[in-house]
Amino acid sequence: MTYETIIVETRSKVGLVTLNRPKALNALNSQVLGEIVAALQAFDANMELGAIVITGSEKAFAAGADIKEMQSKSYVEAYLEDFFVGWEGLTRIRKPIIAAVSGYALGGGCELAMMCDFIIASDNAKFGQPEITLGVMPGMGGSQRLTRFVGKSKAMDMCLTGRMMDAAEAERSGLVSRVVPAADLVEEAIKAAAKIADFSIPAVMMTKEAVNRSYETTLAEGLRFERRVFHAMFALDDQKEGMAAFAEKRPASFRNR
Ligand SMILES: CC(C)(O)CC(=O)SCCNC(=O)CCNC(=O)[C@H](O)C(C)(C)COP(=O)(O)OP(=O)(O)OC[C@H]1O[C@@H](n2cnc3c(N)ncnc32)[C@H](O)[C@@H]1OP(=O)(O)O
Repeated sequence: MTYETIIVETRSKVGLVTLNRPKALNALNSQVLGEIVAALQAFDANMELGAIVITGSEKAFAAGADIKEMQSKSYVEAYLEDFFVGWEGLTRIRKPIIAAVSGYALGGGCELAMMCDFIIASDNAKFGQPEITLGVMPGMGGSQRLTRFVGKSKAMDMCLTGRMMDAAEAERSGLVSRVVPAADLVEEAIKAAAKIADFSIPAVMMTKEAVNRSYETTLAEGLRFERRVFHAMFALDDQKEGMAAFAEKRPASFRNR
């Protein structure tokens, strides 16, 4: 597949997607959506790769959905094409995805970052859901995911006033896992992804599935799911290898089996 709006690379065991619409601050149109999902599906199917990083430019991770593409849509068009449903493809990726966010992550940009498994931000990152300033509301998950990340009060504040949150506030609020200097962002994210990719891929995928389950079910159901998956891991060669390596005081060598 040829990509026009993103750059797709692999670094050792890590798949890297860089949004590449600099003139539009990486605004997310339907072509970007199609290309991102296709690239992620290809990474997911490639057993040489264990984790994925999505990033943008220093100025903008993504300044939102493409306002110029959507401004003239009618209700019936938006409804019939189930506008934005394609992003659900990203949430079906089974390998971990890290969002490496520098600059603006606004509207759909913030929502894209939140669809990833965790966010590493540069110290110049700015997060926001400014849709209210355009006469609409978040439509790619912001009203739901932001609330789960930062709680009702802050999510209401962000969605109703449209104000931006800087990297320090985003880290304090639990939206991002760590903040690093802008110049180191992509390398730090790749380092984190490479660390994950060195573990057992099935164990990593099952762990991602279990953590995500906590957002979708009751505590009792989630705990039952965790225990069942934990038991299932004893069928992995990698569980035998990981525990034997610990007992024998040597590094583990996982075979993803
Ligand atoms: C998914 C949903 C449903 O949740 C909805 C959304 O995501 S709606 C979009 C939400 N995002 C925004 O409202 C942010 C819009 N952008 C801005 O406010 C500003 O561009 C900025 C504050 C991020 C940066 O400002 P500045 O440095 O002054 O750059 P600009 O000159 O404004 O922008 C440069 C260039 O990029 C185009 N641009 C920026 N954002 C978008 C966008 N979301 N969609 C389409 N195009 C965008 C902007 O129009 C400029 O292009 P030109 O006019 O120079 O061709």
